[in-house]
Amino acid sequence: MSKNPESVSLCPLNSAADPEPEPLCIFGTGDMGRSLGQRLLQSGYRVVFGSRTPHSCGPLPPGTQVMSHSAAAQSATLVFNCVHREHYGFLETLAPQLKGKVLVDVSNNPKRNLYPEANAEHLQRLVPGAHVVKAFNTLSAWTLQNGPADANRQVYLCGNSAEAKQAVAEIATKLGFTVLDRGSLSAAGELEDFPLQLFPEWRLPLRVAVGLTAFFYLYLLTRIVIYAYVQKGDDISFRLMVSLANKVFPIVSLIMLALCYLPGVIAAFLQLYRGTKYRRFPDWLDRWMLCRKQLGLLALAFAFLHVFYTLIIPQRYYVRNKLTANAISLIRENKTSPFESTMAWRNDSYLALGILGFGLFVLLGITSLPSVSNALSWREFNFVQSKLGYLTLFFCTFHTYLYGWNKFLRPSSYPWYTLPGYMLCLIVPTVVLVLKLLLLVPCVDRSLTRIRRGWDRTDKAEDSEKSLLT
Ligand SMILES: NC(=O)C1=CN([C@@H]2O[C@H](COP(=O)(O)OP(=O)(O)OC[C@H]3O[C@@H](n4cnc5c(N)ncnc54)[C@H](OP(=O)(O)O)[C@@H]3O)[C@@H](O)[C@H]2O)C=CC1
Ligand SMILES: [Cu+2]
Repeated sequence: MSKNPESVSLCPLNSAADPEPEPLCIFGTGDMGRSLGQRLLQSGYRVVFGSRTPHSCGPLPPGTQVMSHSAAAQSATLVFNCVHREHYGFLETLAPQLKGKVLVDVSNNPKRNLYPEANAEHLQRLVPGAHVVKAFNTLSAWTLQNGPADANRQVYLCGNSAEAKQAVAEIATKLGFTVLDRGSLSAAGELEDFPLQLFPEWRLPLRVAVGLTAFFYLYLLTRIVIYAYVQKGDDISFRLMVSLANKVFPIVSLIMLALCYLPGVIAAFLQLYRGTKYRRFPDWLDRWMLCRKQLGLLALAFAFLHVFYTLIIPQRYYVRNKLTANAISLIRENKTSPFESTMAWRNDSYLALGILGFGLFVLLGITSLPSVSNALSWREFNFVQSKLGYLTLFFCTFHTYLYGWNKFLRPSSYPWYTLPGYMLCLIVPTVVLVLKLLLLVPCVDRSLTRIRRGWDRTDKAEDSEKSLLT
């Protein structure tokens, strides 16, 4: 019984049209096979398992049948192959039963480049008469059992037969997944690599974060703790835990936030320099632009650490001890602590800017969540991520400038080779803000708008084409 996939009746049991619709077949009664079977059953499909040992394959979801591979293949027009690639050999002998049927390959490999060709292409070669579709391999057996969760809602599929893909897509949709068609079976290798990727778009931002953290921690350790020990013999190693950490976190956060906006301004200047937007950016800039969201989210994580570490300052033994000692010494010397209005302004201002910057930063983080950004129009998203983003950078940068303002004015208070960390961290954000200001100069802004709207193409034919379109 070999039918064309387009004639397949794959509707679930509860569809009134057919009281006894054709079952779906699953080869393999392992974790994936069982989970898929259970999910299909819950969605109203009839399920038949094909197994090497139909009489002793352990408990299966109630309501399913189990039989030999060949009998199971005969009873269905769509077969899920939930067997590891090493065992595909038995399918060759089933070629007559699988002819003209849809064969879904769900397999993955433990490593990349293990085989010269993708599993699904290998399967197609073994059973040339079947319509192989690669699908469901990016889901775990666990996800199938528990139903689609927010981030795990997508089923990628590819295959050479449009009808076969359509049949699989219908099933995936009924199971509650969104289907993403990745084209012909030659894309199978790419789909099989998906589950092996470990946060690919986070790799560069994470390296930047670790590199900056290590550099600034070592730098401040040398400048503050080791320097104090060598110069004055003071042991202030306790500062490693909170003081140093609470210098490194804001520094890394600010630099990473600036690095998130720097590629955008570089791209704008490149377009201005080239006078066109129709030329590709260099690869390094493309890669950098693509990981801006991750840079921003890591910067936000460091900002959170800075906030928590700052909130515990009053509870620190070192701080309480210093305050008490100071008060006692003033009493002993019969002195009062004069109120400095400038100091109060500085203190309040940098705290206020810090709070405003952090508040906007959290807003940026929230709007980068897919569920929130999907609810925004492109213009709204752009307004938050670009305009409010630069405002956040501005607040955070000036929070840092105000924090060290009296030291900026007295460079003699530190030797040149031990610049405070906050001075080093201000270089990148200041550059970004100055470049952004330059881009806002009216004539520069006008030129950039012309380039971005594609008006730089002076070709007459194109101009007339454009005037027809607008
Ligand atoms: N587990 C998971 O979360 C996921 C698994 N996958 C893919 O699904 C496939 C199955 O994985 P999983 O269920 O975890 O593996 P299991 O080892 O749990 O199950 C594999 C099944 O294959 C059958 N089998 C084993 N050896 C042979 C053989 N020599 N010839 C024929 N059939 C054999 C067995 O069924 P029987 O004894 O009934 O014949 C066995 O239960 C793999 O390709 C995997 O990459 C994909 C995504 C997620
Ligand atoms: Cu701060």
